[in-house]
Amino acid sequence: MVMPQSDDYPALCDALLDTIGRIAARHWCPATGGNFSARIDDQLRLITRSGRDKTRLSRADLMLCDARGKALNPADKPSDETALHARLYQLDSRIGAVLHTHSSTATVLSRLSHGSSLSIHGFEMQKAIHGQTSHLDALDVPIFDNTQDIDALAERVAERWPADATVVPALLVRGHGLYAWGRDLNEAYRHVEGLEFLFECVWQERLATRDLS
Ligand SMILES: CSC[C@@H](O)[C@@H](O)C(=O)COP(=O)(O)O
Ligand SMILES: [Zn+2]
Repeated sequence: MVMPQSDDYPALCDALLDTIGRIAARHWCPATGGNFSARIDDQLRLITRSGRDKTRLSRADLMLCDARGKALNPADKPSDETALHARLYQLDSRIGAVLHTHSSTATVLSRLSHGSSLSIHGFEMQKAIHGQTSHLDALDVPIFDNTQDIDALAERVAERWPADATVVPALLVRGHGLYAWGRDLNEAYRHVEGLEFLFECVWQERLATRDLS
């Protein structure tokens, strides 16, 4: 049997590279930080290789994993955080893309937020996030403590996953960055952009009011 290759999916490769390029242009994945994936079908995931400079990727920097996050070709090294991507796709079959960024604002805000979520309210931009219909509602982004044990992190995310359909399509890893997802790459990108905007607003507001807690 011929093993599938990422090159077998040129349109999806190019769409993922375009999305990463837009994110990199916003300086949300410096110094190789960040990882990015898309669901191909029930079995296959397209994901960034580990340690690559996300500002200058080509098709050769993408590879295939199975649904458990195992490289199809054992010689390939997927992102160190593949297990979390794999778990998210498993938790919700509607997720089509997962994007992970390392903006300075998300990093600092998550460190200063000592609770288990960051509550955002009062901003019109909340409606950029799937399921949000009003600035009057609270958008609670879950926060997880950082760890180098990504399997354990994925487990904690699964444990907190709500049984109903009210999942905010994002989470923060403290002192690390943002994971956001969507039904396709465009929606996932909109979630990243909307949330990064909201984080910036919350941070600016805290600075202006000198409320850094
Ligand atoms: C350069 S620090 C960032 C990494 O430790 C990690 O968090 C990250 O986002 C990128 O890892 P990668 O293995 O390239 O997908
Ligand atoms: Zn990371």
